[in-house]
Amino acid sequence: MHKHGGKKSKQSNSKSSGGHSPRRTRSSSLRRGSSLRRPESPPENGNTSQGGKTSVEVGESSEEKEMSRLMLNPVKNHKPEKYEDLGLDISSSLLFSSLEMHLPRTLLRAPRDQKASYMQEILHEYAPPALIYRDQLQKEYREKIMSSYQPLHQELYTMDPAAFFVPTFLEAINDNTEQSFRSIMSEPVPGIFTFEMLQPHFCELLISEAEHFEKWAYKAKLCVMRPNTMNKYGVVLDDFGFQTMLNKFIEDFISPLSKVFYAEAGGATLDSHHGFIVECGLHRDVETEFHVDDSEVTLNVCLGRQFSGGELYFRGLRCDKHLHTISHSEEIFDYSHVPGCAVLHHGRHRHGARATFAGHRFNLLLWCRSSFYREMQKFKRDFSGWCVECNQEKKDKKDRMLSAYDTTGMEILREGGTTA
Ligand SMILES: O=C(O)CCC(=O)C(=O)O
Ligand SMILES: [Fe+2]
Repeated sequence: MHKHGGKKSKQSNSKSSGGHSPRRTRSSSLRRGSSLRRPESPPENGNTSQGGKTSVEVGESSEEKEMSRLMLNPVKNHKPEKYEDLGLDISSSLLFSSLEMHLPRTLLRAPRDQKASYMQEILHEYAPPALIYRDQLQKEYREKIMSSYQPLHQELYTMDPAAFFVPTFLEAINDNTEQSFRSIMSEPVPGIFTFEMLQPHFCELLISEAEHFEKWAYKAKLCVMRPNTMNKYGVVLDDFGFQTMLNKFIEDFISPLSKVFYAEAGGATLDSHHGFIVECGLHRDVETEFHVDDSEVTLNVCLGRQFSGGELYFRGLRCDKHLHTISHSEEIFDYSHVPGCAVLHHGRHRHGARATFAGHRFNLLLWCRSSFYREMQKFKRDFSGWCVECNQEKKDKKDRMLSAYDTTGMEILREGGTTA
């Protein structure tokens, strides 16, 4: 029923469904799988901290023994920086300016970005109660599952490379060179890689484990938390015991690839994930709307079974600012899922999945994240390293400067001067 993957074809407008708070473009709605900092999907390990430590102990002695703490009394004669240009809303930039006067003395004269990043970390400690409540709910939900769920295939919960992965993939990972990776991968458009990855038996066991969990939850009268706001079906693997195995999966089998292919986009520092299975078809989720993932790097592997449709469509890599810009013809790429085969892409590569109109399709999704990268990019506005439109803007700016320089040079020459 399924066709071969990796085929590049033209396609008319991407289809999109409505739904919760979609962000619209001229021709389609584009939804982010989740928001920038706090995803609609839960963070892994209850790991909500995106930076390192934060010490927020106001009430310091005048001697300031602990130089890393905020000071109770502001330094009145300190003139705070302005932060409006960092893409913050007005109240946040004012808050930053006020908070700056309480910074430890050692930081007061640090570069502005360093101060901003320090303060941002502190403010995260004061997450809105709704988010704290959500984390608490998630914790209780997982505890409830772990206290009584009996896995069907215990062997899936411990990494077993030979049983999980096909030999070609394992060899490439063991060799651990760009050349060995490329020898098993196709890159039909820049930044999207397709390759054979999972053993058929592993795929079948994982599907049946997910179905077993659903049945158990139904019997236990437990309302299953879905992977994200785009899915009404599917399960979060991290919720029922897969966290440790998936950590290893990412550390040993995705990070080596992402270090090479997505280094400029956080691929070298992946440290958390959201792992889930989507289930598409009749009486399930039919299609996945046009969106970007809440991930730095996404692995999407088809597990089976029999189905028609469900093709992925990609429409170019964009930063937030350029999320709704049109696609260029060379960015248009359609891919037909093949069981056992993986698609690896940048989380910000705009995509969706067409209707699975017959049979059932199960896919394993790993949204891989880097807290370090997120922290670093917060104050950045130029993503020309990977955003096509930022890159174009940068080139245009350079061209304008060069032509202005040429014009000025010509004028100076005409007036009998010299250009340096
Ligand atoms: O159904 C698919 O294969 C796409 C799913 C997807 O893009 C996602 O869950 O982020
Ligand atoms: Fe996605």
